[in-house]
This record gives sequence, C-alpha cells and structure tokens, in this order.
Amino acid sequence: MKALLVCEQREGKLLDTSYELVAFAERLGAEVSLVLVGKEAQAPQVAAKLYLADVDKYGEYSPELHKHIVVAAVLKENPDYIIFPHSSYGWDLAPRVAATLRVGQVSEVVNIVDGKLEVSLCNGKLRRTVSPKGARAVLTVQAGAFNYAGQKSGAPQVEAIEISQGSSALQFVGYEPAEKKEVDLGRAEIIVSAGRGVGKKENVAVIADLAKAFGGELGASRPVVDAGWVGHSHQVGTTGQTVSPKLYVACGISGAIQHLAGMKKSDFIVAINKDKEAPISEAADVMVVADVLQLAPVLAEKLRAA
Ligand SMILES: Cc1cc2nc3c(=O)[nH]c(=O)nc-3n(C[C@H](O)[C@H](O)[C@H](O)COP(=O)(O)OP(=O)(O)OC[C@H]3O[C@@H](n4cnc5c(N)ncnc54)[C@H](O)[C@@H]3O)c2cc1C
Repeated sequence: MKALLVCEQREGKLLDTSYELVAFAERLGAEVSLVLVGKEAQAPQVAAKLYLADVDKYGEYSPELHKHIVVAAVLKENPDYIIFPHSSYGWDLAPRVAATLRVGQVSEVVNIVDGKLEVSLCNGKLRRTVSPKGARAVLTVQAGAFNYAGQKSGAPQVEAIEISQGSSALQFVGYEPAEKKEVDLGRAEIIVSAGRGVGKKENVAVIADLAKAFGGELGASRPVVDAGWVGHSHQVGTTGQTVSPKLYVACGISGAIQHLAGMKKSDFIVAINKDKEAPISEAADVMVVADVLQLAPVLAEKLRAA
C-alpha cells in the first residue's frame, strides 16, 4: 500500500501535523511519499521521497495551483491514499483533489480499528468505522490523533515538481491577525479549563478563581465558548488554541479528540470529572473523580493558604 502525504507549512515553518501524517501512514503500514509547497529548508526530516514545489512560484496557498501540484505527485507515485491534515488547508484542498481524481474522500480520521478508518461525527460525540470503496481514496486526518514518535532526522529524497499551469485567478494576499485576544494561552505555564460539566455561565467564575489561585489562566472547551460563557480566546482545541503548559487542569471536560488535540502536549494533565470513564482519563496524568463545583473552591482555598 502506498500513501502520498500532503504536508503543510505556514509562513516558512513546517507544521507539526506533517509528522502526524507520517505516524498515521506508519499505522496503516503504507509506503510513504510526501509533497510540499514550500522550501527545502522546511522539508520534513523523514527518509522518504519528497515532491517539492517552490512556494515563491506557486504561492503560500492557491487552491488551483496546489491542487495541480498534488495531482502531479499522484500521477508520479500512484498512491492508494492521498492524505491531508484536517486543517483549513486540508479542508479546502482535499475535496478539490478528490473531485479531480474522481475518488471518494473520508474526512477527519481519528483512529484505525481492525484496519478500518474511524471518523468522528455528531460534533465528536460518536465515532464510526468506514472503509473507502475503490482502489484509491483521499483522507483527512484529525490533528493530534496520531503521535509521531520517530526521530526527526531522516533525509528526504527531494524531487522538484513543476506544473504547466503557471497562474491562478485567485491570489494569496496574506494572513490577517486575529482580533486582540483577552488572554494569550500560548504563553501560559498553568491553564485551568472549564468544560460543559460546570453547568452554567455563573459557575465559570469558580473555575476562573481556581485558575487564579494556581497563578494560571482560564481555558475552556468549545461548548463553553459557543454558549457565550467566555470569549473565544479562552478556547483550547482544534478550532481554538493549541497549548502546552507545564500544568493543565481540565474541569468538567470529557476529552473529545478536538479538545485533546489542543492540550495533550501539556507537561502534566489533571482531570477533574464526575465520570471516571470519561475519555480524558486516557490523557490525564492524574484523574480526580469528583464534582468539580465542590472540589474547585476547596482546592483554591488550600492553594491560597499554602
Ligand atoms: C470541527 C469541530 C471542531 C471542534 N473544535 C473544538 C475545540 O477546538 N475545542 C473543544 O473543546 N471542542 C471542540 N469541538 C467539540 C468537541 O467535539 C466536543 O463536543 C467538546 O470538546 C466537548 O466539550 P466538553 O468536554 O466541555 O463537554 P462534554 O463532552 O459534554 O463533557 C462534559 C464532561 O463534564 C463532566 N461533568 C459533568 N458535570 C460535572 C461536574 N459537576 N463535575 C465534574 N465533571 C462533570 C461529564 O462527566 C463530562 O465528561 C469541535 C467539534 C468539531 C466537530
């Protein structure tokens, strides 16, 4: 089985999801080749064939040109799977490639179970396993679902890739910085996050107070943000911030893959949850089975007294 991995770089920096694609392909048992629109200096350090298209020529992003580059690499490699990160880059590019190749697409793969692809649905509440029909398929892989444990020291065999289509009606203009954030979780050493388990907006103050007692910042899961209980800059996860503090305390958070993707690289994870079977227990170093609304004020008081 062969897999072509579509790597992603942004503003000169290779994104770590490129290595996660390698980890996923290894789990599939596939022979790997890669394609990147970037520069050689950003090439993933993996001992595999890398098709490299020059970002100066084809742009940081151009739906049409990047599609033709991936399709050109497909024609050279003849892979069974063409695999994208499940990011805004992959969301936009993968279906274009699938439609051009007239093959099916499986989106947001989070696991491989008995050789089948597991995808999440219903806002991450359910999972189902699927097997693509046909000899070839396009896949997108959820960030954080597959960890690359190998050394990042392999030497890619770089082959420049050119396409005849030289221009596109669309032009990449640049990234617009997000509006000023209430909080910068990316720099926080301690984050205490509130999940839907806190029950209502007024109870977020209990978690915010615990964060303060720890000398940390308040984070949140997406439902807490969607409900308007806190601003979006507090959100941790695939559609929020990716964080890696020294201590992450998850309060009333179940541990959906989209949340885990944003915090599982934290040095030490404590989860406080009423349900000892909650999926967050798999990522937590310490799992406290308790009602967080009872525990958090007591813990905050103890921390202040210490
Ligand atoms: C495309 C997409 C992007 C997404 N992006 C994100 C993202 O960036 N970040 C994110 O967080 N989610 C994201 N989600 C949503 C994600 O799938 C989950 O729905 C969400 O993370 C669940 O949030 P939660 O854990 O707070 O709530 P729930 O899953 O409802 O879990 C609540 C938890 O609280 C516990 N609990 C209840 N009461 C108490 C109590 N009194 N004390 C202690 N524990 C209690 C329960 O046992 C449960 O485990 C995304 C989903 C999709 C489809």
